[in-house]
Amino acid sequence: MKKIAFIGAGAMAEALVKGLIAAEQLPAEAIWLTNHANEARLQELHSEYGVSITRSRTELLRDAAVIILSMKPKDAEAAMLYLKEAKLKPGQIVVSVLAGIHTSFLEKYLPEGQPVVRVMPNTSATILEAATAVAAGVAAGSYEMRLVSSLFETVGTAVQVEEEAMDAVTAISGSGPAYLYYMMEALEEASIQVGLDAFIGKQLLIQTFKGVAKMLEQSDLTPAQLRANITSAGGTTAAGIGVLEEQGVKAAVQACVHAAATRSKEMGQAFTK
Ligand SMILES: NC(=O)C1=CN([C@@H]2O[C@H](COP(=O)(O)OP(=O)(O)OC[C@H]3O[C@@H](n4cnc5c(N)ncnc54)[C@H](OP(=O)(O)O)[C@@H]3O)[C@@H](O)[C@H]2O)C=CC1
Ligand SMILES: O=C(O)[C@@H]1CCC=N1
Repeated sequence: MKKIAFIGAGAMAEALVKGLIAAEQLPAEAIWLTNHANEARLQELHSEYGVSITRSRTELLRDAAVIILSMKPKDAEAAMLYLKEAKLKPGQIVVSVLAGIHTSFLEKYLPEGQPVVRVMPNTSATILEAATAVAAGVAAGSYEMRLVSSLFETVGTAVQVEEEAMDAVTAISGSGPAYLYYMMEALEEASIQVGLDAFIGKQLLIQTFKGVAKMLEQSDLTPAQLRANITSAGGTTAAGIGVLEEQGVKAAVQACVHAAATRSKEMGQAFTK
C-alpha cells in the first residue's frame, strides 16, 4: 500500500499510526494525517513518528489507497461533507473506526459504489495487540475486505463480521480494554491496601494478567474450569470469589457490556437519516 490518510489525529489514530510504523508495513512518511484545528497536535505527531501532516485536502487524499475516518462520532457529518466535496477516485477505500455509525450513513455522502469498510479496533494497536473486527459496507467486496483486514492484522488480529455484530463487538473489544484497566486499577489499590509495595504489586499483577491471557489462548479449558483449578475448598480464592458472588460482580460486568452495546446502538440511531 502506497499511502494511508487519517482524518482525525486523536488517541485512536495515534495508536494505529504507532502500530503501523512498528510493524514496518509502510514508511512513516506514507501515513498522512489531518485534524480539525489542533496544529500543535499534528506537529507533535510529525516530530514523534515522522508521519506526513497537511491541511490540504487534495494533498491528504491524493493517491491514498485507504482513508481512515478517526474523529469522534459527533464530528462524522462534518468529515463526510469534507469528503463529499473531495471527489474521491472510485477505488479509494473509506474505513471508519467510529463507534456506532453505520456504513449506510457514511455511504450517503459518497459516490455510489465507493467502498466503505467499518472497523472496530482497540488502543492495543499501539503495541501490535489490537483485536479488530471488520465489516463490509454495501460496495466493499472481498478485495477491499482482504486489504483492510490485512492492514489491521499488522497491528494485531482482525476478524470479519457482519455489520449487525458491530454494536456487540464495540461493547466487548472496543471498550473492553477500559474494563480491564478498571479491574487493574482496583487490584492495584487493593494490593497496596493488603500491604504490598506498589511497584511489586504492579509487577505481580501485570504478569498475572499476561499469564491469564496466555492460559486462555493456549489451554483447552474454559474460564470456569481454569478458575475451578485455582479454587481450593475453604481456601483463599474461595474466600475472594465468594465476595465477588455476594456483591453481584458477574451481573455488574454483564450489565456493563449491555450498556455499552446499547449506547453503540443509540449512537448509530442518532446518525440514521
Ligand atoms: N479510543 C478508543 O479506544 C477507540 C476509539 N474508537 C473510535 O475512534 C474515533 C476517535 O476516537 P479518539 O481517537 O478517542 O478521539 P479524539 O478525541 O482523541 O480525536 C478526535 C480527532 O478528530 C479530529 N476531528 C474532529 N472533527 C474533525 C473534522 N471535522 N475533520 C477532521 N478531523 C476532525 C480532532 O481534531 P482536533 O483535535 O483538531 O479537534 C481529533 O484529532 C471515535 O469515533 C471512536 O468511536 C474506536 C475504537 C477504540
Ligand atoms: O468509548 C467509545 O465510544 C469508544 C468506542 C470504543 C472505545 N472507545
